[in-house]
Amino acid sequence: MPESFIPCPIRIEKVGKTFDNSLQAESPYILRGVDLVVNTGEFFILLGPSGCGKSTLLNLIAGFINPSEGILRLGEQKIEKHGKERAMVFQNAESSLFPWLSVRENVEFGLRMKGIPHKERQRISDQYIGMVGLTGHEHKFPQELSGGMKQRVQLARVLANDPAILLMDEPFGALDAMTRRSMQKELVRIWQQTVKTIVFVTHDIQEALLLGQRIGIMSLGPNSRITDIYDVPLAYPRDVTKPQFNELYEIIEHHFEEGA
Ligand SMILES: Nc1ncnc2c1ncn2[C@@H]1O[C@H](COP(=O)(O)OP(=O)(O)OP(=O)(O)O)[C@@H](O)[C@H]1O
Repeated sequence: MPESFIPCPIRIEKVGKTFDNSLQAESPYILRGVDLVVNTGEFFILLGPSGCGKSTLLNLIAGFINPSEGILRLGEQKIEKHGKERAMVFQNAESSLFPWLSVRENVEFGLRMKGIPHKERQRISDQYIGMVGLTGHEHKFPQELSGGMKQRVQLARVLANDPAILLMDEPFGALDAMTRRSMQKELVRIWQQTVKTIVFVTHDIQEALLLGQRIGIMSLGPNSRITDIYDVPLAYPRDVTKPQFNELYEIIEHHFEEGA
């Protein structure tokens, strides 16, 4: 973790975002009036229908884009640009890996950029390659890996840089059901081991309930905002066959059916 960064909550205050400055549309705002505090070390889910602005909100937290109104902060510090303490994990691992570098070289890329010596780089990459279950595949290149393995490399590379905050944009959306389930389990294990703050975007209620401590529900746009927050008071690892899991599933499903 960057030495200068002290873990702190993410605060989103009355945030609005428009990409349309012509003001011709009825409401050009994708997001409007978004209020949220994500606590330090929390696993928070943003759940909402396709196109409601989940990725836009994640990009605002990342500092890749700026809000049109309102403020985002890390602790007291205004978020105005991207910082190393926040790392994004994208759905498409393919585009985030360097095809000419091996698994180990991909994982070590950020460490090399920081000037970390060879031996230390190898120790860190061994640790994270092991954590995501890719030991033995260090010398392979991305084109020799399955989709799930590529996603694991992306995760190991992000984790090797030790960011305090992981921003995950439907990272398992393109995986088959079995790989997805094993990655979800691994992510919970990694989060429990490394105590990071995670903001995870999904439109899958089951995934939200398997992973999150709290689930923020976003309304359909325009003017999308977080309308409700559900606590998920279930122990990890979560079991989809448990009645409490299904009760919560039904409550959230009902929420969307009602168009709330
Ligand atoms: N850079 C941009 N310029 C213009 N419009 C944009 C831009 N980025 C996003 N949008 C629009 O903002 C809206 C919300 O997009 P966003 O990708 O944030 O939604 P989402 O909830 O993540 O969708 P999905 O679940 O389908 O990935 C969409 O209408 C999209 O077209």
